[in-house]
Amino acid sequence: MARKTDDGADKTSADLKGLRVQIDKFDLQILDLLNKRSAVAARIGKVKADQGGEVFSAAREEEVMNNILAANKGPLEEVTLRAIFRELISGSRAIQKVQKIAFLGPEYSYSHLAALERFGEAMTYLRTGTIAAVFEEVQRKHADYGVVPLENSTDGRITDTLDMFIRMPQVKICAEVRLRVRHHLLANCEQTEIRRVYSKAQALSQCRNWLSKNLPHASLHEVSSTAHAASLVQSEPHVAAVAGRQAAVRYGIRILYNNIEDSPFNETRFAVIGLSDSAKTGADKTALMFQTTNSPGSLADALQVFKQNKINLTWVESFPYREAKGEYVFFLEMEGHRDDPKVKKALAGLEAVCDEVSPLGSFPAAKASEE
Ligand SMILES: O=C(O)C(=O)C[C@]1(C(=O)O)C=C[C@@H](O)C=C1
Repeated sequence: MARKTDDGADKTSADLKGLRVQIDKFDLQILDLLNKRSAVAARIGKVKADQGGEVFSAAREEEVMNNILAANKGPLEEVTLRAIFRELISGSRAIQKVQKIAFLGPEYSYSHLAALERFGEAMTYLRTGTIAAVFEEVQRKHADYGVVPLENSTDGRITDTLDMFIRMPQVKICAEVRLRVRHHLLANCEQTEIRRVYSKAQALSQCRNWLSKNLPHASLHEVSSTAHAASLVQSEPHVAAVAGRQAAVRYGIRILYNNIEDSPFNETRFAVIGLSDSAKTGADKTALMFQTTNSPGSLADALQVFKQNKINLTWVESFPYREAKGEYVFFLEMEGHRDDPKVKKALAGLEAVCDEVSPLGSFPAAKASEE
């Protein structure tokens, strides 16, 4: 606060100057440390290159982040430290080897936001038109990793992703991203003038109660992405889009209403896919697909294995197996890493009672993050 003296203004600006001198000094020290850290990361990169190790280690990144958060005494908040270290680690990876990350476009789609949230700005991003193309880019090694939506807390599973895991079982999950998804109503006209609302099917579905209550006379139209919906607001009159904040900024559209999603916990979980999974961190999940014999009690026998081994299941989906009519593939996710003795035991038990078990990988369990 300014001191009330005759020369108060001078005093305050002298204080400010002094404080800024301190900041400048700290900034140079931080810069020096950042580059020293990056030089060590470069050396790690050489070791990995010699040993054929992967640049991206989800498990180690989790450990780095947890060390920082545990040591933090403030005043910086966790969300700020996460953002700083995300970009720092992103820079380390880029120094080791340029990494290409595939996602379902267009830019600023939720998949893109999830990819940025996990990998930071220093990566090369590869936009694709479909979820299948993300899998293909990863399988053909055109991309190092891909980011695909797995499930939404309101709408449930993302069919295209599950279908691709069945078609390309060699693709593994090596990390997950939980993105808190907030939808906004974007329009450059008034609410009463809106005749059409555009968005992606899932976004319209996640806001269906709000839309029917607040825009009962507007027709709803599905388009390929929320970003595309936002672009249509620019070119057509009497139109609104349901999209995220980034799309509003990108296309210069007004946000008429914030947070119009029906559920206050609307979250989409994304899988980071690659050709191998992740090392153990101690707070992991393991995903797999399996098929049972078409006989009474076979699914119960499979699930019994987890009960016997006291393993908590975090996700179960049954999915029609397109190759054979009437047959199902089950997707299952549990707490624990495939190297944990009780998970190992459960997997062996599952193989004994199932037709086919395909591991999808173990990966660190993610914390929820904001859009
Ligand atoms: O420890 C490593 O393996 C590193 O390459 C360093 C580092 C980091 O910057 O902390 C960078 C990339 C990896 O994904 C994990 C951690």
